[in-house]
Amino acid sequence: MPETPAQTTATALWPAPTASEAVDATVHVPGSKSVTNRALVLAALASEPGWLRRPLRSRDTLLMADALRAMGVQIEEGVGPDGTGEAWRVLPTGLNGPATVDVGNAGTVMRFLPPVAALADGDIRFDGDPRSYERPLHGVIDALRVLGARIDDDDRGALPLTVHGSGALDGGPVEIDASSSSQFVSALLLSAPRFNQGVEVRHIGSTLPSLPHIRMTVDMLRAVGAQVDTPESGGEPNVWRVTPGALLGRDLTVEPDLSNAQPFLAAALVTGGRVLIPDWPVRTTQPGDRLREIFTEMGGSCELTDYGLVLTGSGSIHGIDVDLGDVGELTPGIAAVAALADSPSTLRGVAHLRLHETDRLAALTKEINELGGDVTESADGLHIRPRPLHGGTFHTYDDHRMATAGAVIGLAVEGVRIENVATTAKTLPDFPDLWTGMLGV
Ligand SMILES: O=C(O)C1=C[C@@H](OP(=O)(O)O)[C@@H](O)[C@H](O)C1
Ligand SMILES: C=C(OP(=O)(O)O)C(=O)O
Repeated sequence: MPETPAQTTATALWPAPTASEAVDATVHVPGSKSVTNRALVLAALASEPGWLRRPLRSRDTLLMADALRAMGVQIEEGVGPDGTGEAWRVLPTGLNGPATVDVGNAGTVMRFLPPVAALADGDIRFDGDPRSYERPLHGVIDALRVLGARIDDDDRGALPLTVHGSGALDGGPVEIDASSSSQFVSALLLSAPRFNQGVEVRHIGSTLPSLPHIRMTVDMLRAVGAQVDTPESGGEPNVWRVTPGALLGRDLTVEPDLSNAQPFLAAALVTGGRVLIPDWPVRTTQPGDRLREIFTEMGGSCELTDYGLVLTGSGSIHGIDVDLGDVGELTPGIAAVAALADSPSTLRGVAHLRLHETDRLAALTKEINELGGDVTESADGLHIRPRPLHGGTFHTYDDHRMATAGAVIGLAVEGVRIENVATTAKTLPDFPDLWTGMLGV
């Protein structure tokens, strides 16, 4: 019997469907990972209960919820007070150890929670997937030590580690090099209202990736009543200050994950079709909003209507020369579209992707080239010269965005099989069903 996507196991090969005609679909994309995990942390640190509506339910967000629960926070999963859709109630009842936190391979969990643990009373042990041991964490660990925390990390500056929480943290000024991950800055800012002196974070590295994600942190802190000074609000370049103070419990509706909307929008571009993503926010800090501009330059046209974002493909896909430093998590999906374009592309500014779920620059190069492509790595990006591709196995290296990138290529290339499509569970467990639903297969 042929395997259906729902039956696919972690190691099975998922035959990526080719599109026999132009896609015409509406795709409801679940909530943002980055917003859900920030909202959970802020609600756990608040002085009153809060609600999260339409939270993302995926591996990364369930790991975050479980970790906060392990430290004593109550998170009740259910439907909202008006009965519409999923809503989680967060009761910030205490932060206590001893506890063990499984970070999986979630950057948000491994970076946002050690500062929270420093505020807990007791030992909090952090462990995770093998890859989490290799992902940079030194910026958070070193900064927390400067701010008064006691941490045992075998001197590797990485996981596994134990934070010996003492119920409070001094806080104050700290210098960090966040060139390997913006999440170092976000992590320190998110917990800072609860530090005795708040925090002043000064980034001293040469580059700083993913600035929109830092803006998301600042916006969400302000929305729960925190006072934050930023470079954009007249402060010094590369310096963020958070004043100590109580945080409000909020009733927050999570926006759809615009980075997870990417493969579906790419489908409209690749097939010359039309895809509507309902509830696309008019104003957002999510990096995925840049797709409107990037996919327009690559040949699509975008319209933000009362119903959401509509992307219409023209039947042609153009190459692009673009710095993706602000929006690095979009790189695998853009590389997939670029491999199918009518001219070469250069993707720049994303050296830090080598330290993501996998070395994404190496993985994209190898997997697209194995299908007959012509991709070369530069120090900070990719050169992609489109060539006719053929079928084959597309390996994912436990990286959700490799799986969705492979599916985009599979739309136009017969016989692409995705190894471990189940890895999309990190941020989009419904991916195979949403994908076949969009294609009507
Ligand atoms: O703060 C966040 O929610 C994120 C920040 C970015 O991390 P890096 O700055 O490490 O790239 C991004 O790539 C990641 O997917 C989510
Ligand atoms: C880099 C990513 O995730 P993480 O939050 O684990 O860093 C991503 O989702 O593309």
